[in-house]
Amino acid sequence: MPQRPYVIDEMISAKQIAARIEELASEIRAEYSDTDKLVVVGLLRGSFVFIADLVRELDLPVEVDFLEASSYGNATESSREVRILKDLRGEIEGRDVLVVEDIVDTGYTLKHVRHLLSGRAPRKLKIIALLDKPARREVDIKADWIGFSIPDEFVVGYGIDFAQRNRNLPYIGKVRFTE
Ligand SMILES: O=P(O)(O)OC[C@H]1O[C@H](OP(=O)(O)OP(=O)(O)O)[C@H](O)[C@@H]1O
Ligand code: HPA
Ligand SMILES: [Mg+2]
Repeated sequence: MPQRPYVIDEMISAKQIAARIEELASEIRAEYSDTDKLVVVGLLRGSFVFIADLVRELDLPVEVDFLEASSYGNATESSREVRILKDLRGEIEGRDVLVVEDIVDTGYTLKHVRHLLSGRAPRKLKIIALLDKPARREVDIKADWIGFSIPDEFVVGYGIDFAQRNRNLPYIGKVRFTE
């Protein structure tokens, strides 16, 4: 199916994102100050930009791992079926883990991932999400840290896609269909 035409309106600038990440990093540093090596788990693909910026602000010994989860396909609606396409490389039993997500929308992805990872008995499991869209939540899940709470708009940029495009925008923008 051909893509409906759309434009992207800036919602959160690159500068605002960078400033918020500095604040979040200092809170996370305090939370994990007694940890000898934190495992930071990025959820692919959407979190790849956020995790890269966040870990460079953390100034803590970290191990970086990735889990790939997918539920949207090319649509702006969740399929509500979360597929795990790539598992972690390392073990997390007894470890301090921070899951890094780009956006919490219906909540299905994070709920599924939290259930999966908590079943592996980490010592501590916390979640940070850059964006939260509370108006769309369908299942009960809360991140421990949120960058920005946003209105019910489909967003792209800073790692986040629409049908695999626009991940490389340096800011967060909202999709506005023109037809
Ligand atoms: O709260 P939810 O409704 O589950 O939506 C949030 C998830 O949807 C997107 O991932 P997507 O499935 O599009 O895969 P991607 O990260 O590879 O883009 C986004 O990156 C989150 O992981
Ligand atoms: O607003 C969004 N944009 C892109 N992908 C998404 N996945 C969940 N919500 C969104
Ligand atoms: Mg994702």
